[in-house]
Amino acid sequence: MGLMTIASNVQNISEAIASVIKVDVTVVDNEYKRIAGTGSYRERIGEEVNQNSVFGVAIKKGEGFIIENAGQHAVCLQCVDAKDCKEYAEVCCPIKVNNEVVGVIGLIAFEEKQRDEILHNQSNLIKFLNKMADLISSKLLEQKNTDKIQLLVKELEVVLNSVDKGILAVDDKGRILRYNERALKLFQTSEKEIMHKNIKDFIGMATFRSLAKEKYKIKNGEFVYKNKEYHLRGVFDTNPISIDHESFGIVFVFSKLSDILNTVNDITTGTIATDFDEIIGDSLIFREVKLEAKKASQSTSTILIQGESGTGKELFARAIHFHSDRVKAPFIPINCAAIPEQLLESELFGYEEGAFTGAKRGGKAGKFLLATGGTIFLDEIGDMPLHLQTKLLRVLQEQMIEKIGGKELIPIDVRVVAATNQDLERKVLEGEFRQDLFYRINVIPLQIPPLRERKEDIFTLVEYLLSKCNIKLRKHIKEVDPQALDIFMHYHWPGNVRELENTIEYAVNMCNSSVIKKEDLPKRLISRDISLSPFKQERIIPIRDLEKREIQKAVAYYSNRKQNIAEAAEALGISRATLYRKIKEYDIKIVSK
Ligand SMILES: Nc1ncnc2c1ncn2[C@@H]1O[C@H](COP(=O)(O)OP(=O)(O)OP(=O)(O)O)[C@@H](O)[C@H]1O
Repeated sequence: MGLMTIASNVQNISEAIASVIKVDVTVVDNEYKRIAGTGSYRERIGEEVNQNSVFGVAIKKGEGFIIENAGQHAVCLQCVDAKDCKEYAEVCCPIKVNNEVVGVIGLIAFEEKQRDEILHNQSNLIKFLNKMADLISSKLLEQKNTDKIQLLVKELEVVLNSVDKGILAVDDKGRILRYNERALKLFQTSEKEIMHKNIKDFIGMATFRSLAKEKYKIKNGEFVYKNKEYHLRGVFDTNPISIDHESFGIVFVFSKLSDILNTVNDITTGTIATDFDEIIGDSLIFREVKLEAKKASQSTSTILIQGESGTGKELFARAIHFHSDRVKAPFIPINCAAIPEQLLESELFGYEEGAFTGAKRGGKAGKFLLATGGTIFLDEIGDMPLHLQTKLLRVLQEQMIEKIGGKELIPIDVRVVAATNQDLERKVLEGEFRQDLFYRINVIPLQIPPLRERKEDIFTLVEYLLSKCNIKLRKHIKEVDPQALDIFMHYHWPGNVRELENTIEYAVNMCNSSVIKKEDLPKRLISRDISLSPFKQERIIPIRDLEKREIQKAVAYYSNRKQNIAEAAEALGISRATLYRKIKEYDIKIVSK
């Protein structure tokens, strides 16, 4: 960057000097171009100066000169223009920035009187000229710094607008200082409008006040922004802008809740998307359940999956979600039995900041909110404490949740799939599970049959699980021999597919050849006692309970058909009149869709 960039400043300075000391002034830059001049030099601004002239030599050497008798000085003798030179005398001085010569400033006498003036005041003029050279170089530095700041501002703007989050910088009164494009989009506002707003308009007065307590540092603070019809729910982080412990304001970084949820979804469930094809089993009974589940995936009604432990209830829940039009939103599983009772409520519904001692700053979004637009899988629902059952029932009825310590009801859009390996109807009878909640979640019942009731599936399952295990353990076992398969067929599989999966893994570890044999199997499978008493651990179900359950199943299954009762009666093999009588007798609710 050269003197040319501040040419008009340099011209002003030159004219000021000329008017005071009554001699002409000219300035040449380090590319030998005249960039300023007074008197006869004014017309010559822009011309190229001879590199062998006094000014040329001053630039090259970085030294000043005093020419008392123009034409006789050693430098003049080298100059090709010397014979036409009209100058009587001159004083020139280099202009330096950080020791680099950026030009030269000179005073020129064109008459005797001016020459006397220069020679008379020689030392004062040189001092004065040096000061003027410093003034010009500081102007140039100033310009350089201004350009640097402008570049920095531009770079900052580009950086801010490349960030995928809304950013607002505010002063300590909350007035907006800076924003990025994403913030305008997020809050659906314009450049003009946002500069008249205050951060309190976005996060609320109370939150802004509490920031001072937190020393302007908050992580994942929650906010709800409402402007006419527009509602935005999200979280924000803050960072103070401070220099030497003095605060100049705060930077807010905003994210939309649904964007965060999508990221959570991509990370947590994206990799374990489950397809119905991954649920292995060709038996008639199993094919029917898969068909029911596929149909159920297209609806938004609540599903209750019942089946013994290890039958694949979670697998079904996942497949239902990933087969539904909610596939792009999260699948959020929560095991109601694995979470301590006191924590389950906050895990499900979240809490507001300060709701209880130890509550996280900024509060917490519960699983229901995290599942927005997607599916929540309430595993082991039979273990949910009664007081939470009441709250869950309200949530399902009103489609709203209220956080612990919260004042507002938040609308939710979540599909509920529940599962249990307990006999929920029995729990209802025993008063351990709310009947109304049971009906509410049992809109579409799915009963996953235990493995011992579909033994023909063992062949395909063994093949599938063996190849899965070979990949996991880097083995190449080809098959299970007939004798070992026979043992599988006679075992009662209390742990269902999970137990079969573990058995295969055990055998693959033990096997020394390419075929799994009887000796490779766990001892418990070979023990005759257990294998000969397949139903030893099964509970006997009263006929009335069985009948009620099958009627409920049939009524729910055909609930979205026009001829629902007629079709349910036909499937059950009883007349419509008998079905009506039984529905009344067992107090079964008919929900038509
Ligand atoms: N039909 C199936 N095809 C392939 N794998 C299956 C099948 N059923 C279950 N599995 C596998 O068995 C294991 C247990 O399945 P899952 O966790 O879905 O069972 P669950 O019924 O939810 O069990 P629990 O009641 O104990 O929670 C998983 O590794 C699952 O992949």
